[in-house]
Amino acid sequence: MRFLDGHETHYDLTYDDIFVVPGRSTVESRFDVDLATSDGTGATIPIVVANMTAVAGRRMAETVARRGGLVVLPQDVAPDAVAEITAWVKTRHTVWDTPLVLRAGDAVADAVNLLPKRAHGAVVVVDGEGRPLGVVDEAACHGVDRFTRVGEVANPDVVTLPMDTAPRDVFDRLHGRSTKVALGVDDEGRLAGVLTEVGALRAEIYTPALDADGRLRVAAATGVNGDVAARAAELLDAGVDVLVVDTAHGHQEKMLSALQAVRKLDLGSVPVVAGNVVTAAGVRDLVDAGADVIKVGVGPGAMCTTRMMTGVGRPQFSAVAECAAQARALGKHVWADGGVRHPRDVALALAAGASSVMVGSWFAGTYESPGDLQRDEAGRPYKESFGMASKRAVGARTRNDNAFDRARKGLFEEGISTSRMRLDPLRPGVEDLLDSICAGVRSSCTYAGAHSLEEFHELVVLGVQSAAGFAEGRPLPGGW
Ligand SMILES: NC(=O)C1=CN([C@@H]2O[C@H](COP(=O)(O)OP(=O)(O)OC[C@H]3O[C@@H](n4cnc5c(N)ncnc54)[C@H](OP(=O)(O)O)[C@@H]3O)[C@@H](O)[C@H]2O)C=CC1
Ligand SMILES: Nc1nc2c(ncn2[C@@H]2O[C@H](COP(=O)(O)O)[C@@H](O)[C@H]2O)c(=O)[nH]1
Ligand SMILES: [K+]
Repeated sequence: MRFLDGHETHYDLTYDDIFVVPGRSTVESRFDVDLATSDGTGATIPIVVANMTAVAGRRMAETVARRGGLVVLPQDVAPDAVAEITAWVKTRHTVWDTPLVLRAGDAVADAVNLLPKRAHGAVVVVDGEGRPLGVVDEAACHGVDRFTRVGEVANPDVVTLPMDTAPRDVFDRLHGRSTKVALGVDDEGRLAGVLTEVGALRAEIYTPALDADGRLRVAAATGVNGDVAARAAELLDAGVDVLVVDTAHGHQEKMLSALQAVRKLDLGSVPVVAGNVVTAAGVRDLVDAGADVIKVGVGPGAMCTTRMMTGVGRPQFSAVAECAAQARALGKHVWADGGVRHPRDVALALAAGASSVMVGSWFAGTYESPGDLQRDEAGRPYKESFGMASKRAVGARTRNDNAFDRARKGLFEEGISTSRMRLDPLRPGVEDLLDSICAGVRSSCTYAGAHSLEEFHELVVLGVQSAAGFAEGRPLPGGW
């Protein structure tokens, strides 16, 4: 990474301040760009879903890992629940999506409740043996009494295919038909997965993030309070593939001792991620204490009020650039955590030298986040998001403490307790957002002449722009 002559600044910068200068390229196609990370986490795209209760749950974990990213289950999920979710994720098919299933006697109301849980837009009605009888989509529920049985509205004209059908063949079977999903069935004809046309396309473009046994990968977080080594050991027993030790101020003694304790565990090939810090000194200390990957970012998060409360933090581009340079010098890596609102932000974090980029709130506004789908006054769908240092999250985390301690802890609120994350009507699923991020990053790489993320960081030339320069880059769908 280098700046255009004269563009190096004496003050810190964030993503909006930076632009990428196109350079002479030998990369002929955007599909020639390899997006795999090199940080030992096994991700094949540089995206990590942040350990936020409003964002990262089992459906998110399954869906994102299938596309090569990683999801960090939050520290507030109880160890037995982490074990259950991890085991579940690891039984998911690596190509076919998990179906939403009802029996013929179930009500249309049940289908309406289930449909927004997954992006594929279909509930499959099965018989007592699990064999598909028909498919219910949103249109089938329109204008129908909510108590109607789904068996009466299901479309029996289904496409069933063996689970080993090549995704391209699934695509061809669906293309041009009114049926939107193919149903994958096992040897006994029982439903085992669903795949849409776009799902089949994605299966040919992305590579799932898989463990040594070919199962989807998942990460989990612990805080720095209590017996961190014991919690970490439970997470390892649960079979998580990456361990994240996370606290607001990662450059503190409690973090260093937590890391040292975690390092003593039998980690096998599980990398340890720790943060958050924003300085080279923080990176050095966390690496010394045993971290393989350092999480970088104080205050850029959409749910985060730390900068307003404390004045503490650092504009994210500069924080990532300094920390990545230090981590690289030590043979380690950084994840850029927070403040991502557009695909360009991911590209710029990678340009700065991050091996992966964490996204939280943006993904809260998708079908796959854990929250219930709600509608605003105008009927537009949204989900609630909240910060992990908000009153809401801290209240839940400390629910077993005594009332006095809870009240004391509640004073240090540094996050928003409720915010509405709208579902983009054109990109309501997390995979739609992954598509646009990966398309953006692939394209950035080719503009810089890079075949891989390492080459991108090496070759990229950056400039600093004015606020008007940034505004110029925004599309103007409504004219001016
Ligand atoms: N990236 C970011 O900018 C931020 C992220 N977060 C996220 O919120 C979640 C909760 O984190 P956290 O608030 O650390 O809670 P934790 O439950 O992890 O506790 C943090 C511990 O560190 C102590 N501590 C000392 N100084 C600080 C400080 N300045 N801020 C916070 N704790 C401090 C606390 O003690 P005591 O309470 O007695 O002071 C407490 O024991 C995490 O997921 C974290 O990533 C939160 C804030 C900023
Ligand atoms: N200061 C706070 N930071 C928070 C809080 N909850 C989460 N976070 C941080 O934000 C990122 C995600 O950023 P986003 O812009 O993608 O939403 C997350 O990983 C944390 O580091 C909070 O309550 N306060
Ligand atoms: K913020």
